[in-house]
Amino acid sequence: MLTVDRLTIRNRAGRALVEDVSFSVGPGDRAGLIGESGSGKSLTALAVIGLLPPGLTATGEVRLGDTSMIKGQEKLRTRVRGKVVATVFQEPLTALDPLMPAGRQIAEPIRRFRSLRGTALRDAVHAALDEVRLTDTDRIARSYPHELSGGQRQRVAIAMALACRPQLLVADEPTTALDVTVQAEILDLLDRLVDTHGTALLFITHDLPVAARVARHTHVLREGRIVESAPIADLLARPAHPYTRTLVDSARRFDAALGRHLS
Ligand SMILES: Nc1ncnc2c1ncn2[C@@H]1O[C@H](COP(=O)(O)OP(=O)(O)OP(=O)(O)O)[C@@H](O)[C@H]1O
Repeated sequence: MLTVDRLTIRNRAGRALVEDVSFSVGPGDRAGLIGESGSGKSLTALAVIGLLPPGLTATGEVRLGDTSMIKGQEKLRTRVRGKVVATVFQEPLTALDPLMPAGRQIAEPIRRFRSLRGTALRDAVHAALDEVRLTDTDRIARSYPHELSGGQRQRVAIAMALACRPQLLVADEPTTALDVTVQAEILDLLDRLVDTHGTALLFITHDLPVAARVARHTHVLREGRIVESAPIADLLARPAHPYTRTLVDSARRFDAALGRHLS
């Protein structure tokens, strides 16, 4: 469904920020993209949805179904966004309009892509809020983003992303800005929702234990290049690249520190 083939992204000076990156995600797959800050994760995500920042150029190919997200017409790419691929980012406030109540924001893509109106639209908005385990859906639907907690905002952003039943969800550090208990709830929620709807997932994070919760086949990105690709269980058990080993070792040290206090 998603094919990224030799993707290279350069800045104005011609420096490669992402270099020769190839991977694919099939229907219902859950791919992980893991790497430290500045390794090119977000630029790869933006290239996948065909929204690279100005001044950056991409070569290679990104295809979502039949549509080229790099070379295709903008009109075709717009049609794909929301309907075929949807996104959840680290900071839900970037996805949400501060001046619009949450309910209206969820209604917008549903109206556009599912052509619902009136009571059917209202019911679909409430069903979307229910699905992300937000209770008191009337109040939440009427609330502006600043009236919601960080966790509630991310649930609204997930509801918006999934309301049109996209085939692929790109989640770029969706839990990084949340505290750990909320983080675990949101990961469980994503896990359940993509399972229920058979949505494919491209899950991007700097955090190996977080990737281990939801991703399957995982690619390790370092300085813009993929240095290792393997099922997450293999990466954890037998990291082949020295950088992956560093990631695994530091996650284990963290675990061991917890273990010392718990034993
Ligand atoms: N709009 C831009 N113009 C020029 N360079 C950019 C732009 N956006 C990102 N970069 C550079 O590209 C590289 C990769 O950035 P990217 O945001 O993809 O990293 P990341 O792995 O997502 O990191 P983080 O987790 O901190 O967001 C970095 O060196 C960054 O400085």
